[in-house]
Amino acid sequence: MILYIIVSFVLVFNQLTLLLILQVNTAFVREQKRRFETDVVAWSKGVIGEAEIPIVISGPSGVGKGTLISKLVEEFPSKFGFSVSHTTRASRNKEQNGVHYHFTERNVMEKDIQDGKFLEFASVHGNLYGTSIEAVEAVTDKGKRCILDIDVQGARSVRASSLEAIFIFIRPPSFEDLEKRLRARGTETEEQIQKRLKNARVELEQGNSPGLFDHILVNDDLETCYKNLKKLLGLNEGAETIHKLLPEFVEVPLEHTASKIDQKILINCGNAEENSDRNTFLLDLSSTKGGAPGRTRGMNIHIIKPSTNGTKMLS
Ligand SMILES: Nc1nc2c(ncn2[C@@H]2O[C@H](COP(=O)(O)OP(=O)(O)O)[C@@H](O)[C@H]2O)c(=O)[nH]1
Ligand SMILES: Nc1ncnc2c1ncn2[C@@H]1O[C@H](COP(=O)(O)OP(=O)(O)O)[C@@H](O)[C@H]1O
Repeated sequence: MILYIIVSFVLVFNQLTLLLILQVNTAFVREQKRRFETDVVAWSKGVIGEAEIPIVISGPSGVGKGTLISKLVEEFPSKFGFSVSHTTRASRNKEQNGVHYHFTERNVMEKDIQDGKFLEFASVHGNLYGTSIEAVEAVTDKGKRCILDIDVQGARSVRASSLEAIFIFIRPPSFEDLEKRLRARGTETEEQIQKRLKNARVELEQGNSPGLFDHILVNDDLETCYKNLKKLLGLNEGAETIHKLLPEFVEVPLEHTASKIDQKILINCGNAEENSDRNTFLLDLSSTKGGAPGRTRGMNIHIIKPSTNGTKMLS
């Protein structure tokens, strides 16, 4: 049986192993199935894109995540973009639909989660929040570095997924300061403040979970914290830069043929006569990892290089 894998910006390799980010059974994949009238198994639309890897920012409610992210996006509008989450919570006074959040009904969001549209989601303070694949793509498609403001559960899910990211946890100088900021913001009822403070204790503890966050910043003085954040992201001259850069990209043309043998899919791109050393790829389906069907997933892909005697060698 012939299977087609449509690969637009095909991804990432670490030495000779490529990591393919796939959408499986998403609306887009289903549309391609109809269009090609064939068995399209997956679509890679560059969740990572050509931008630098996303930045995940977590921390308790009121710590200043939103404030720091806004400063970053305002100062560097062409460099950073905000991943607009979906939420079932009511919008606050100054919040705009599609800018701060996509405000949505629970049943609609649950259906979208089932349909595989979300990279991660979590129930936070009694509401559903989630990052759609599209929200990240909307930023990376513009060549910008994506910033996700998500809770610790969401950070954990992204860590467990195949999406590479930098994880930063923001801490308040003290619990009292956190409470003061939350109250001064004036956006929650007393009941909601109490819920957020209770959850903040848990989040502050989880922020120390080994291996979860790459960096912890204390937001005491806002300007100092912002300066440290920029330093961390390599935005100051001579500053420490993050070494976790995107691996090199490989492009696979849209025109190609594919065949499947057991758990392996062979993609032939271009003319074999050309003896190009990157015209055949082998996708190892048995290596698929990450989330439920429909979620962004990772898979190993190998390049098959022609050797000098004309045979092909797996690398
Ligand atoms: N997992 C997850 N958490 C999110 C997402 N969007 C926002 N959050 C988190 O949900 C929590 C509540 O956010 P929000 O209602 O805006 O209140 P705030 O933190 O008090 O400003 C925060 O910890 C956010 O980081 C998302 O897409 N996924
Ligand atoms: N370093 C800081 N010192 C004092 N107030 C701050 C600081 N950082 C943020 N704030 C204020 O605290 C409140 C909560 O900040 P916000 O960015 O909404 O937090 P989060 O997005 O983490 O819930 C806002 O009113 C903001 O202006």
